[in-house]
Amino acid sequence: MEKLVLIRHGESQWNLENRFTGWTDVDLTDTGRQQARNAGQILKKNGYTFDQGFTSVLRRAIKTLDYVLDGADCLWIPIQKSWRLNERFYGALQGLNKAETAEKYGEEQVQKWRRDPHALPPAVTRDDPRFPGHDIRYKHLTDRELPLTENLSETMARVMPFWTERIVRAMRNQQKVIVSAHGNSLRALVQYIDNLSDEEVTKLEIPTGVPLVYELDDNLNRIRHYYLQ
Ligand SMILES: O=C(O)[C@@H](CO)OP(=O)(O)O
Repeated sequence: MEKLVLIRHGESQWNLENRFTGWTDVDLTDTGRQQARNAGQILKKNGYTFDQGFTSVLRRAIKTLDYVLDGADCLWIPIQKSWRLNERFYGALQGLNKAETAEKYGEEQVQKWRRDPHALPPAVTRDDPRFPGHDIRYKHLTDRELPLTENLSETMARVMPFWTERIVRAMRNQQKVIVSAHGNSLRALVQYIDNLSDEEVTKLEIPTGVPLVYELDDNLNRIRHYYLQ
């Protein structure tokens, strides 16, 4: 049996301010840092160790992984960072307050943008400072890979190659793996691992900073999953 640990980053500044975040590189709050430290201690208390860590290229996930691994006494392990684990790119919604946006466009529309796997939020234009083409960390991405907006199924499409080529490969090489990522990139992964319908995934909420453990059989099919609290 393999164990895979997924963790959504601890509370970020824009989680706290209730703003659409996406690829905006906001930091953790004090609460978020504490959540990540607690997660590391819980993992250690339950005897977890790791051989390989994966994270997005966003500081809230990178720092969360760092705090978690420090707490779990595994700070030395190799880490692979990839834009493919980034949060869903929220287009022109990035930076807006979620409650104000709901007042302006209606609760139903905003809920659709947030949770309908096929709904596309309004796009940014290429001259918008939020367009990732202006950010050096994405300079190796092709034009097609640089998003103007993204729905959950597109997020899933760019997460999956990383899952198969890196994460699954590491697990097949008997490595104990931890993945630090985001509400929607993890939602996409969980939809795949748990084979959830689009309907089921709209109801899925993953809390910040709590380790989500998957027990997988030798073919990496899910046996069960649970949160370590
Ligand atoms: O703002 C975001 O990037 C995400 C995660 O915080 O929000 P939502 O829950 O709306 O997908």
